[in-house]
Amino acid sequence: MADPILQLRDLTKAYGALKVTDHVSLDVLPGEIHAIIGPNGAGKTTLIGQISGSLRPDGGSIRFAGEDVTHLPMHARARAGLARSFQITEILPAFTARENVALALQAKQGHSFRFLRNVSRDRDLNDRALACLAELGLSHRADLPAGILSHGEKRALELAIAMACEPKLLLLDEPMAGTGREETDRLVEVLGQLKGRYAMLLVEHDMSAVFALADRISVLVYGQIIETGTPNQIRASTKVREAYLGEEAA
Ligand SMILES: Nc1ncnc2c1ncn2[C@@H]1O[C@H](COP(=O)(O)OP(=O)(O)OP(=O)(O)O)[C@@H](O)[C@H]1O
Repeated sequence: MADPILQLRDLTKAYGALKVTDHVSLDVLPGEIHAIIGPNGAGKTTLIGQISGSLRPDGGSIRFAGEDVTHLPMHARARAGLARSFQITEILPAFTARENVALALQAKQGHSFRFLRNVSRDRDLNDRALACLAELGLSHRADLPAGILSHGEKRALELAIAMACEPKLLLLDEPMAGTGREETDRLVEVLGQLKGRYAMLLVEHDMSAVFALADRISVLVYGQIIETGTPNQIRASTKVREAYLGEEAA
């Protein structure tokens, strides 16, 4: 089996007496979509924060692409190929979808925003930005200001921006939140098409999306992973049913 791209070992974090991350160990394999599910307050957001580097764990380790990143700041992790997606606030609404992606590509090349005006003239950059947008099914929106895109399209644009940085792992923090059924289905389709090309760690409440996309699912309850397995294994797990999914969902 290939070495994991992400390896969490005995990760712990507490807020006062509350253990929010309780000895969490988890592997994400190259190309795998690994979903984390769990009830509200289980500690999913806190876990993603520790992986991306916005929160500091109390103990344990995080290895990413063969390197111990436990104590690395967020930007160093991003540079190593860890991309956290779906912070829509990072989209520049007055710029077109294409310019938003081109800026991300430019930033990846190490240029700053001082070169902003050159973006629209740089054919290579534009071509690559268009290719990213095409992968996300956004070609027809490329020249529209990002601010007028629908919620689901903004989420897809965020993904295009994250992909422009050529990540080794995409951290997807509730990508379906706030999207309607049709847009959710579209995002599932788009993410499904990217399956195998990128490793993804997906935190998501929409169970139909999770079960459609994930290769493996880890179930987090009160800060602990109670089970990791394929969608079928998770569906069949008595432990998971008792703790979380409930009889009707199972
Ligand atoms: N900064 C903080 N200080 C104190 N308690 C916190 C803090 N952040 C989170 N918590 C608590 O930690 C627990 C886990 O929160 P977290 O947001 O990680 O859960 P979650 O699984 O992402 O929940 P949801 O599904 O509702 O987004 C909750 O009980 C929450 O109240």
